[in-house]
Order: sequence, then structure tokens, then C-alpha cells
Amino acid sequence: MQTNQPPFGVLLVNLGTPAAPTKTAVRAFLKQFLSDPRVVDVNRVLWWCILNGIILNIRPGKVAKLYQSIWWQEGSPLMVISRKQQQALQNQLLSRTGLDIPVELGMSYGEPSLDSGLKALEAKGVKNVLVLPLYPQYSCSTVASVVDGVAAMLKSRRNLPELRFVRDYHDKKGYIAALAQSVKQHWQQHGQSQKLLLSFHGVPERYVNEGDPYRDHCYKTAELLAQELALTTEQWMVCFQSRFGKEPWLTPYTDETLESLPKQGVKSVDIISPAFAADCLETLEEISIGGKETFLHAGGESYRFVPCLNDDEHHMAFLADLALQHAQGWS
Ligand SMILES: C=CC1=C(C)c2cc3[nH]c(cc4nc(cc5[nH]c(cc1n2)c(C)c5CCC(=O)O)C(CCC(=O)O)=C4C)c(C)c3C=C
Ligand SMILES: [Fe+2]
Ligand SMILES: [Fe+2]
Repeated sequence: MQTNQPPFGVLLVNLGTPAAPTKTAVRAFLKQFLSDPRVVDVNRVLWWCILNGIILNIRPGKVAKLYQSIWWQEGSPLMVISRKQQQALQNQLLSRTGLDIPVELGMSYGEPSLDSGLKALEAKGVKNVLVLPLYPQYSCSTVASVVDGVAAMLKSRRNLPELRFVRDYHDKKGYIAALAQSVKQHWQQHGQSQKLLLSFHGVPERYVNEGDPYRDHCYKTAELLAQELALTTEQWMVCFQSRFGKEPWLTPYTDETLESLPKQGVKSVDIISPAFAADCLETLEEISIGGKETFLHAGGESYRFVPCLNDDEHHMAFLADLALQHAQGWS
């Protein structure tokens, strides 16, 4: 091994986000995202007609407005936070190993692409690549599409790196501890509400019936977090957000739950979205803004959103440990 060659490199992956909060950029992003058969798994010809004939004509304008409501001066929150996570992970790996281990960002959809991330690692002399998708719970709609995407990129290459994938980390001690720490800190600042709602991103129920372990992973995360926070069964509840399309998704739905809780006497809630490693449209708009409106309108009195782990120190230290565990034997 050359002395300047790193033992491995990390491709840090997330979903991706539009390049700008405009109708054109959102349309391009949604077209790539929603054309992925791992995300929308229905008859290809029929879906092509629905996507191009209806969805891509109506949704981009509507969704661009939502992105505008949460966009930061530096860019899309998901991208800004992902860049911070990339830097923080690289720092954590340096302080643990004394080595400059390259960490590159690759998004499943949009830019920087998985391909550009892999090329950047290659340019740094990386021969061993650890792909680390920032999805704590495995789903075919997210993690499997990362595997597909990386495999597709490598199809045209002659000299392949050695590859390892982190499949999930829904039950890992460091992840649960980072979530618990973030909830405790939130309670210290704002006080504890009657209920802690754990709102996970939904998926079609059919995917789970066909073998996707996503729902089990979500409940396992929730139970471990509730245990760590010493909550009684009445003090927490799981729900699923961001339903898309007509078929049934995992229930209970977050919006319906927020509407019904005040009628059941629950007037104050804390809400956290543990499936997201970084704040994005689905947490900052749908949960923090939209969920609050729904709950207060239904008679709720206090609604507090707990931010995602983002580049929190405990979170990044855990991800560095996770990466090092998966990289064992690479030198
Ligand atoms: C946390 C994990 C995620 C799962 C599981 C997931 C499944 C899933 N999503 C859609 C449809 C949409 N998701 C959208 C945005 C979005 N989704 C995730 C994560 C998961 N998705 C993130 C992090 C984001 C936010 C990106 C950002 O820019 O901030 C969108 C786009 C916005 C919109 O039009 O509402 C869609 C569409 C499906 C169909 C699906 C599972 C089958
Ligand atoms: Fe999504
Ligand atoms: Fe959404």
C-alpha cells in the first residue's frame, strides 16, 4: 500500500433535494426521484403516463412554494446540513484514527450524484468504499435504491473498488442514545408535553406486506427510545407521515393522529421524526409548520417539534463509530 493512500473512504448518502426552490428545479428532481421503481413500484407504462401527464404538471408548482417557505440563505436545508455532516464525520474519523479518511457526499437524486461522490473518492486514491446511507431504518424505497444506484454507476467501470454497505442502524445503542439526548435537551429547554409522537416517514403498506422490514424497524427504534427515556405506554406513540399517492400507506397517519389527539384529551405534544438524519422539507414544513396548524386547529394547545439529529456531536460520533466498525480489516 502506498503511504498516502487512505485505508478506506466513506460515501455519505441521503435522498437529495432540488437545486433551487423553483418549479423547474423541483420538476427535474421529482422526475428523477419518482421514476425510480424502488420508490414507485407500479406498472411502468401506466406510471409513466400518470407521472408525465399529471403529477409533473401539478405537483412541482405546489411543492416549490413549500420549499420556498423553508429554504435557507445558504440553500436547501437538507443540502446545507448534509455538507456539515460530511465535514463533521471527516473530523471525527481524523480524531479517532489520526488518518485523513475522505468522506464524500452522494445523493440518490439530484446533485451531488452518487457517481460524482464515487469519482471524488477514486480521485483521492480510495480503493475501499464504505457506503453509508443516512437512513436508520431499512426500506426498499430508500436503502435498496442506494444499492441499485451505486451498482448502476459501477456497471461502466473496469476497475471496481471493494464495497461495503451499511444496511441500517435502527437499533444501535449510539443512535438511540443520540435521539434520547436530543429529546432530553428539548425537555430541559421547553418542558415535557403529555405525549411524545414519533413520526416516521411512511411507505406503502404493500411494500411491508411484500417483505420490507421498515415498519418493524420503526417500532423497534421507538420502543428502544421510549425505554431509554423511561416513558410509560401512554406517554408515546408511533405515527407515519408524508403519504403520497392513492394506495394505503402505513398507519396511523400523522395528520389524522394530530387531529384526533385533542379530542382524546391530549392537548400538548412533542413530535420527533427519527427516520430523518437531517431536517428537510418533510420535517421543517410538513411536521414543524403543517403539523402544528393541524394540531392547534383541532383544539391542541401546545405543539413542539424536536429537530433532527443533523450534525449534533453525539450523532456524528455515533456515525464515526459505525463507519469504523464496518471498515474493520481495511488497511
Ligand atoms: C426517511 C426516509 C424516507 C423514506 C422511507 C421515503 C419514502 C418515500 N418518499 C416518497 C415520496 C416523496 N418524498 C419526498 C421527500 C423526501 N423524502 C425523504 C425521505 C424518505 N422518503 C426526504 C429526506 C425528503 C425531503 C427532501 C428535501 O428536499 O428536503 C418527496 C418530495 C417532496 C414532495 O413532493 O412531497 C416525495 C414526492 C415515496 C413515494 C416513498 C416511498 C415509497
Ligand atoms: Fe420521501
Ligand atoms: Fe411530503
